[in-house]
Amino acid sequence: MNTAELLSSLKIKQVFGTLPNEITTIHNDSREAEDNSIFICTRGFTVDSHDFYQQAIENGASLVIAEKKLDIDLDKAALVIVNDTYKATAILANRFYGYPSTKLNLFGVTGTNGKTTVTNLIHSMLKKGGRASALSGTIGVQLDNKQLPSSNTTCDALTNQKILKNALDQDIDHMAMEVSSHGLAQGRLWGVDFDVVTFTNLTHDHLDYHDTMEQYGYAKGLLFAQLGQDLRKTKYAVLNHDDAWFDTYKSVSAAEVISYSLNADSDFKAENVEYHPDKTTFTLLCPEGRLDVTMNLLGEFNVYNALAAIASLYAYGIPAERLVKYIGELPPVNGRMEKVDMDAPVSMYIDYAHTPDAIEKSIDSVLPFKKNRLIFMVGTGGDRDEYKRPAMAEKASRADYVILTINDPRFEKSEDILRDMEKGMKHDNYALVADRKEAISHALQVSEPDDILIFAGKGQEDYQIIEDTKYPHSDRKIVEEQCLLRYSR
Ligand SMILES: CC(=O)N[C@H]1[C@@H](OP(=O)(O)OP(=O)(O)OC[C@H]2O[C@@H](n3ccc(=O)[nH]c3=O)[C@H](O)[C@@H]2O)O[C@H](CO)[C@@H](O)[C@@H]1O[C@H](C)C(=O)N[C@@H](C)C(=O)N[C@H](CCC(=O)O)C(=O)O
Ligand SMILES: Nc1ncnc2c1ncn2[C@@H]1O[C@H](COP(=O)(O)OP(=O)(O)OP(=O)(O)O)[C@@H](O)[C@H]1O
Repeated sequence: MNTAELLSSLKIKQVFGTLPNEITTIHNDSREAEDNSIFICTRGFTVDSHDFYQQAIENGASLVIAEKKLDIDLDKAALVIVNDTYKATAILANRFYGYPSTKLNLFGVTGTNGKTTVTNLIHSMLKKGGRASALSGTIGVQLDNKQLPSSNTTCDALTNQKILKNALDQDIDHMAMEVSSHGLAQGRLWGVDFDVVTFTNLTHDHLDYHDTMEQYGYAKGLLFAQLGQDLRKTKYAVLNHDDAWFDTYKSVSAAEVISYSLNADSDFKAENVEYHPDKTTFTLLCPEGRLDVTMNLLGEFNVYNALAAIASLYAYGIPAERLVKYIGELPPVNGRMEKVDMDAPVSMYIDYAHTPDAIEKSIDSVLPFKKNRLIFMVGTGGDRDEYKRPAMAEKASRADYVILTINDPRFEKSEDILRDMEKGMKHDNYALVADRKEAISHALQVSEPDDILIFAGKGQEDYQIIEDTKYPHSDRKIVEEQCLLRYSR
């Protein structure tokens, strides 16, 4: 692309050296810079990549964008100085890739819990209706049938534009994107033009990063404010009426609001909900009238997620009657209250609950059909929000027997994580088992016929992070193995 044309979108403070005529790629990682590329320096939480411009130039970068004067050999690369390189990244990436988000039907989903589930439901229902759709979030980026890993739930500003352009290049004109509070707070979504944005809920998580619930809530609110002021485009904010942040988010968005609820009068409401071990049924009250829903997703929290997904797609223009049919045909989302079907006298579920609220909801979802005990195993990670640990155990205490374990210890001592969680326990029927495989084995060993077992915290994740290395790990595989050992005779 012509460099002068690309840079015309930037408020440049100073230029040193001669700008290259053309650039072929943009990078924010010096290790990935290529011939004729732009390298954008940023001050990160861990490193300041203004220290890495030399490596980028050695890798071929012909233009460096920075916030300060650097000692660059101007025969090798030019230097452009701007006020804020994160903003410059978003502005340049948008222009470089041709503002792809304006050409796609883009759904964004935010909230403490339910983002993966709701984006998956939106994506899968779009596909059921014959539309091409991409998906990005905790599980990675799914473009057509290709699955690309991603290190964040919400990618950085540059990667987002690249993914969106990639989708368009593959004739994919819909995308469902998980939007994290970190992503919003760090401007990873700047310039991403969403059509429908959806809020699931806001409960305790990530206070190591956001400090207070207010700050956390305001970070999430950016998604609704960022729908913009251009009312020529029809955009929608789909909001959970039962959440305390409903009124705030409603007030920050200039776009039309569509509400959903289990309790309040709303555009989409679920009534007569019935919970079963392998399905959920309810009556959907919506602008099209009353519709019967039967779905393979379990628990009240998934009724909320289903309402959120149906309301989002209705806002986009798909009739509710069709959406009800689609949702009935979908399997549960990987690792989200996913039943493990084995020839055993117990019922077993894998769940990704790793916040206090999610634990409460996970437990709630099996109580309606509980016959004997509920055994609940849950872990949390090291070097992350330690404030939520006792609150997680407190919620887990609602189970008859609790096993506290670890998800990803990282560099933290397992005993410290377990001790923090243990402080919240409300009864004595529990065990501390740091090794996750042993914890699963213990749960099965102490189980009796008609018990329900929930293995929470890891969901579908296929690894365990110890120090900074990812080791293969699958709750599901271990549950299946240990279940055979316990019950096959
Ligand atoms: C605290 C935090 O959010 N950190 C994010 C931040 O990292 P950072 O600022 O530390 O980056 P850095 O390592 O200092 O690097 C700064 C720049 O130098 C560059 N660099 C680095 C090394 C080098 O040799 N050369 C070089 O050019 C890097 O490419 C980067 O552009 O920017 C990175 C790029 O966008 C993110 O990957 C990273 O997320 C880390 C991995 C992370 O764990 N974040 C969590 C807290 C997070 O964002 N979680 C949410 C999900 C929350 C939920 O579950 O709801 C998410 O969206 O993932
Ligand atoms: N709407 C909801 N309300 C409360 N809890 C929920 C809701 N949806 C899911 N959960 C719980 O949270 C867990 C994670 O669900 P999901 O992956 O969909 O959320 P998420 O927001 O994407 O989380 P993360 O960003 O951490 O991956 C589920 O396994 C379930 O226990």
